[in-house]
Amino acid sequence: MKALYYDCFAGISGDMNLGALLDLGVDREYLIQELNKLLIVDEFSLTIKTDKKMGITGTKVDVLLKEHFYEHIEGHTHEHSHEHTHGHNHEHSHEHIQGHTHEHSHEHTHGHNHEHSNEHSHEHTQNYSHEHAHKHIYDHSQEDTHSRNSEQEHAHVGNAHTHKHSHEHRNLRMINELIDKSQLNSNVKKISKDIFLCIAKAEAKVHGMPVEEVHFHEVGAVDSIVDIVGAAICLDFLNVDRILSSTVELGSGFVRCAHGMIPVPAPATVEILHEVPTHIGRVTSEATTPTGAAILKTMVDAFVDNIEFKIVKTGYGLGTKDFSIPNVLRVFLLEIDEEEKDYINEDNFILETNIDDMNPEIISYIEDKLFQQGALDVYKTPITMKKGRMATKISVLTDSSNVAKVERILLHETSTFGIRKYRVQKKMFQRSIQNINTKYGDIPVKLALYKGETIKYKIEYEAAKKLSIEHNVPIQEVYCEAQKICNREGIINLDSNQ
Ligand SMILES: O=C([S-])c1cc(C(=O)S)c[n+]([C@@H]2O[C@H](COP(=O)(O)O)[C@@H](O)[C@H]2O)c1
Ligand code: NI
Repeated sequence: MKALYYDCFAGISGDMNLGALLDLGVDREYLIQELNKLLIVDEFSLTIKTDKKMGITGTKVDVLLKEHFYEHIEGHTHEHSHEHTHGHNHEHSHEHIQGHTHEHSHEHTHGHNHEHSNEHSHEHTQNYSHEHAHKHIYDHSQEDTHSRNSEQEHAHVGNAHTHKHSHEHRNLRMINELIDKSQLNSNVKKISKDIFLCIAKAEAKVHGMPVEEVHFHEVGAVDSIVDIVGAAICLDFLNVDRILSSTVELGSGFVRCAHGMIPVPAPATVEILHEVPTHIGRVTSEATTPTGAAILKTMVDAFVDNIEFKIVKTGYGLGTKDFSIPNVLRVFLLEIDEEEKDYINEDNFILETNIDDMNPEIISYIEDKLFQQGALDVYKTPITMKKGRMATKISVLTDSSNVAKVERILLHETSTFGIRKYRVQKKMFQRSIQNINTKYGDIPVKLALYKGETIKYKIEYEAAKKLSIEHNVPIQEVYCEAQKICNREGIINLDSNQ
């Protein structure tokens, strides 16, 4: 079985993802050819180059915004068509009407033409810093990982005018339309729309508005469409059976946006990554962006840090910023034992504490409470602790969503001063439930499925107990009855879908 493993030790952004997947072997021409099926082909181009980050060779992807069409709110419009030839850098900061600033690092030149539908004065210089007031439908912070290489060089005299880009920042409906109208295959369309929806839901939650009214940052911009649809094209091309990921580094600090400086991880990133194993603070910068987070949340089947695998190939996607660690996303192409796909693998936690000084009556109270709060299992082991003290080790199995609740119960409701916590992987048979009808009533039977066959089953105890009490018969009698029916119906050979 083929799988991908995202090693997100330095986080993930949309362009790092594209870089890593291209580095892993997605054909560059194929990606460009497929992206060109979007009807925004004249709005962007890609640069894909092999480069290094702290000595690690990988692929760096940059989305070039090809054309900016400006439309001035005062009523005059001008059109910039950027044809150019040689490179220099400048930084400019835009002041948006919503009040945020961003900085672009542009590599571009001269030789561009501006067509103005109204008289408008420009002074064109090299390395000129200017400020524009832009009306953007979404906000965006430019401290992300794209180098926005505008293919123009211009400076406006009296640049306090307001204008907007014609590649208007699209909302979810417009993005879905764009994707649907393209000739991209249905799998690419579905993945792309799922990732966009994931971001839109997070934005809606953060900003307290309906999904349809979401004001995207970056996401509506062409480079985000390229990042997300590009991710879908690459993943469809690689056609793996499973996608896995490590714990995701989020970074720390603050990032500039419409509202000023917002904390890292950005609110949308946090919202998207609820219940995903994450880590904060390896770098003091934004390591994971909302786009990177949404790609993982939508595509990853399991987040596992402890896993055995055979690496077939490695891809490195380079980020833009420099950290104290290599700012790269590493993705492994894996070959996983075929058998694995016949099992369910889950990443869970075990929380444990040793109790030697508590009224034992309280233990069963604790156990009930832990189950009520979502613990998957609670078990007690008699142990002998230091100084010959007889004690009880309480072990709680839980999924990541209930870890905090379990921790709180153990810490606050037992006599312990501390707990142990570790991640465990659960490997299980696929299962299904079948109800059988006995003379005492219905009893659910849990079937373990392997390669589509039922290989064992278990008559559910709680249901058997209830019927035995209701009918005032020994529980063994209820089990025997259920067993007879299982034998008669040949339950062991039942089709896996039942
Ligand atoms: O500008 C605003 S309001 C803003 C808010 C948020 C939220 O999380 S809410 C995030 N951002 C930043 O935008 C860039 C773009 O991310 P992409 O995933 O689209 O590349 C990133 O730095 C976010 O933290 C801005
Ligand atoms: Ni937002």
